[in-house]
Amino acid sequence: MSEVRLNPHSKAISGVIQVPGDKSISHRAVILGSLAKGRTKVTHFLDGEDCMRTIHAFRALGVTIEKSDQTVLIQSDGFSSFIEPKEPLYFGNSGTTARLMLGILAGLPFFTTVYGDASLSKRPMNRVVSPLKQMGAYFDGRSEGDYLPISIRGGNLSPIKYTLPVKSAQVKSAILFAGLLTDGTTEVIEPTSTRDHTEIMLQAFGADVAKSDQHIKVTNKQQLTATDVFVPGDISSAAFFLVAAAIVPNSTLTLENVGLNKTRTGIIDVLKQMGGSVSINANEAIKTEPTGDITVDYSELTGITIGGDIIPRLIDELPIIALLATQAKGKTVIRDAGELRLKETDRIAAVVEGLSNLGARIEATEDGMIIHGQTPLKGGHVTSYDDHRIAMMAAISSLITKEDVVIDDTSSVAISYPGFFDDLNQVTS
Ligand SMILES: O=C(O)C1=C[C@@H](OP(=O)(O)O)[C@@H](O)[C@H](O)C1
Ligand SMILES: C=C(OP(=O)(O)O)C(=O)O
Repeated sequence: MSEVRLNPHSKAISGVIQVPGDKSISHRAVILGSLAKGRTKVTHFLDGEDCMRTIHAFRALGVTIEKSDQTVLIQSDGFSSFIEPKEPLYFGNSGTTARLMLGILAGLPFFTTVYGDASLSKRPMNRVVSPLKQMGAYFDGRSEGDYLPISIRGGNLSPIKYTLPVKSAQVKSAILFAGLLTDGTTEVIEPTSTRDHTEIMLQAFGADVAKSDQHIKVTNKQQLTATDVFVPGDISSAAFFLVAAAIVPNSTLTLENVGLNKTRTGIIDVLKQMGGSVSINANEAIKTEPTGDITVDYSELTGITIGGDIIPRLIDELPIIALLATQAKGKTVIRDAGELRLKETDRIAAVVEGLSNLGARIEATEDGMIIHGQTPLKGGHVTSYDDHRIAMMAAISSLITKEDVVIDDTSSVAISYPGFFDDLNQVTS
């Protein structure tokens, strides 16, 4: 672990960058490419640590997966040919791998043990374990299966009709994947929309999936059809640079080929509502997941209230939105975001501590934060708590501070954005 010291930049940023592939879509491409029979080629795959965990899990289940930079080739005989893993599966820091793989392992007639790093071992799993138990899988783990390590004895699942008690795409996806491995139709009802990449990709792979209002039904299908997947740029990674351009005077920045699925674009709505200058050039060529180029210019911003149904559409962007809010005039209130306390670290506590150290006027609430702007930031120390989104938020803050920003450790950026510092250098040079 080594400290990183970033000098203040205090000049406009500009240029054109392409952010890495979407993390959520990359995970799902490996999952569906492995469940399907045949050869799936994934391009612009996120070459980050979390997605590698999902690749390793399927290799352990007997799937042949080759990876070269951002291209992944999956050769599978379909899920009926999976083998029982010989060793426990390690999911590292990845909540998405853990929750989605629990759904799949619940449907396979094997005994598996799964575990993760210190952060993942503190994140609740009962949100997926409980419905999967109702479907007939056996689980054991710390706190009756709420925390990793968890052991699963799967197979012989029954379909379920389940209303999500938490606004979570990971829970929805785990149940839909388990539903694929049952005889019958599984229905998930989500009172608030969450990212729908699973539904979109299930359809692309030929699954029998139907969605009306907030009801999603998946019917078992013996064979999915392998299909190639192009992964758009990750809007959650783009968010760091969108905010950078919005808060550094005289900046203008274009991010190319970013995923614009409306279940993910809450950050764009927030920038616009605050008075930001954002323009979008949609790319018509790619049909399954909408993509486009986003240009952001510096502008005067005003604080707003962020809460309710928009929260799942920007949940991972809230740390960088908090930095944005320090540069908006007036008060920004973030509420209904208690889920932030259950991420890689307690992101409400980590953001409030980090930005306070830099001189922001910010306070924590039970389910969010209140930020009083507009506050010049002085600089100081930020502890990332090994959370990639906190480390990148702190790095972006150094573009507007008067003095150095010192981050305890930035190695976590490799989880979702391995080239983050290269792109930061590019837009600042
Ligand atoms: O399904 C996914 O790929 C994800 C869903 C979200 O988590 P929740 O489902 O816990 O809200 C998000 O925070 C995470 O980064 C990725
Ligand atoms: C919460 C995140 O990911 P995961 O849940 O997959 O660890 C994230 O990437 O911000």
